[in-house]
Amino acid sequence: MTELLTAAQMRAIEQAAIANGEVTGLELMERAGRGVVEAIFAEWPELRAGTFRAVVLCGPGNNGGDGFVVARLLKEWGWGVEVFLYGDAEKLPPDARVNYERWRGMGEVGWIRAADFNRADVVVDAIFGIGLSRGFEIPAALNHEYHHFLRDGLWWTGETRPPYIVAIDITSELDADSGRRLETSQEWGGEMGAHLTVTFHAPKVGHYLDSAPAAGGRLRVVDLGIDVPELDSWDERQVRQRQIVQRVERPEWNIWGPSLTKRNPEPSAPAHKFSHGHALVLSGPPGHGGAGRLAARGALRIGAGLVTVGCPPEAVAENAARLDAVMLRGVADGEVLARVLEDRRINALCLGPGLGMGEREAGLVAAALGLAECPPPPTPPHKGEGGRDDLPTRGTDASGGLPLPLVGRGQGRGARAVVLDADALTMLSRSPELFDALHKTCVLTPHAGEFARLFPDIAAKLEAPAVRGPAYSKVDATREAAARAGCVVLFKGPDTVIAAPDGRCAINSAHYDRAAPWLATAGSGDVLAGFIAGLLARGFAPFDAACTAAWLHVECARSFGPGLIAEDLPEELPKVFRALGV
Ligand SMILES: NC(=O)C1=CN([C@@H]2O[C@H](COP(=O)(O)OP(=O)(O)OC[C@H]3O[C@@H](n4cnc5c(N)ncnc54)[C@H](O)[C@@H]3O)[C@@H](O)[C@H]2O)[C@@H](O)CC1
Ligand SMILES: Nc1ncnc2c1ncn2[C@@H]1O[C@H](COP(=O)(O)OP(=O)(O)O)[C@@H](O)[C@H]1O
Ligand SMILES: [K+]
Repeated sequence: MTELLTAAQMRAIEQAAIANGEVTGLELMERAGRGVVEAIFAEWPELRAGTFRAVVLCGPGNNGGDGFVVARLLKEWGWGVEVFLYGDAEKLPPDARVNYERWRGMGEVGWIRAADFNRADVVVDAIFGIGLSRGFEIPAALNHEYHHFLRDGLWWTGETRPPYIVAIDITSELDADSGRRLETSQEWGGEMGAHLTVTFHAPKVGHYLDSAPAAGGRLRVVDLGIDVPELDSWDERQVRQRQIVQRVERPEWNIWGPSLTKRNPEPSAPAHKFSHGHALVLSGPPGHGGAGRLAARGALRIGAGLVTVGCPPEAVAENAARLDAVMLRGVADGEVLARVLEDRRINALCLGPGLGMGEREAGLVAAALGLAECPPPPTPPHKGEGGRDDLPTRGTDASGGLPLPLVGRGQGRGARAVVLDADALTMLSRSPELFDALHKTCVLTPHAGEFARLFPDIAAKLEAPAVRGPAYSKVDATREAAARAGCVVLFKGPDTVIAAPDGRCAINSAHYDRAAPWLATAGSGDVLAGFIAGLLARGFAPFDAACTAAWLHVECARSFGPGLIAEDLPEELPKVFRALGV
């Protein structure tokens, strides 16, 4: 996984490199500017040959300093370059000042309000980078023009094609930690943005959150040649793991941990379906079973050895008509579920999709969280009486398989791995008793609405206007929620954030080259809940299950393409697995 940095972490890395004599600030600025020019040519190779015109907008700090370097290098390449400054040249920090002076030896610096983009081929936004600490008033003309360029030149009245906009480090209006626009009292509601963002050393957390991905166009990272010392102590690595935000990427196979490849966990014993876990998806009343069936299909396709849907007895007929490889049993209420869970081979549960929110369902959540006592075994039915509502009605789970250890070992008998989604989340938000029963092998998968119901005070912080940087971010909110819930929280969206109570955090991005807006389709969240449950059944730890499932979910959407409906997601998994070499 790639580490994403906050502005403070980036500064610390830069300052350490300067302090140990590895490089000077001026040299870093030169590398940054050169990297931007190379990125422009890599992005638009047609700009390499010929003479073009650039307008460079520089700000009052080192981001502006990078802009002066870019201006100089493009001019040396033979381009026509105009530079405009936002701020006071006398107050530029030392390295930026040196580059300002170097540029002044080659050309003028205008006042930013005089910037004219007509006939510009490239506009460079070097106004603010990771140093933006409050909103700034974008000069109205600039604001207006930007708006036009970013809408593919609609209403563009210039003489040539509208310019490409390149943001240095980040679009200047955005906070690098949260990806949010820092607000001003400015009334005109236009927004800055870019076709290409060029950042340094590593992507920043904010590049993947909120407004930043849509504003920033494509993202390129320039290596500044800074060595970050390896941490050799285990303790240091643990601390770092809890501070850093990772970007979820292609899963790496760990030969010791559980893997997507179905292999024998016990080399001495032959593998069988129970070696790969048994997921139970609790579903809702007749007419509402689709969501549970989608989750179950997802859990099975992702590799759980067995998957059972547990529905109210009156919904068995409907589900039986729709399920084949997925098994089915009636689960009338929490007591019955507690009895079903006496089977220790059922090692992962999924509750929420299409579940309903009545008394039965609250009882199911309580039982799943280990709150319901297991009642004495029921008396066997009299001969000729209808079947018991906790008996399997389809398929078989007679295996002779060995009971699997629970994922949450050492936490008591109730501590199974549990995914709580949709209606189960709403029930948690209404019942402090259920919320308090959450434990570290639970995974909550709220979308924004569910998150706000569960954590209203945290959501309010996230919704409050972002005025100062670093602004409260979706990462902050998800970490806070996970710490409060005592379990993994996966906060959905195109920027899905996954956090564990110990501070570990990752972003599964469906942006940039992984954009898959067609994934926002009814039922896709149900499939995601099933994917997570399936991986938990396989023995993945909750944080890893959530990250891997979210990544595969987007991969399935990308592999299928537009036109996707939720049913397609599990069916796309085999193709995704083949491409991964699973
Ligand atoms: N730290 C690094 O890793 C490197 C940084 N470089 C560049 O340096 C940039 C960071 O430079 P700075 O720390 O100088 O920060 P910026 O250039 O982003 O901002 C300049 C200063 O403006 C002030 N400011 C913030 N918001 C303002 C507002 N709304 N109105 C007026 N003034 C405001 C702040 O004091 C801030 O420090 C990076 O984004 C990058 O472009 C590169 O030169 C090379 C390496
Ligand atoms: N713009 C988007 N691009 C990619 N994925 C998205 C986007 N918007 C939402 N998603 C994903 O789609 C899924 C929707 O889940 P959810 O909101 O629970 O819907 P449902 O309840 O219909 O299943 C989540 O996994 C979410 O991360
Ligand atoms: K910028």
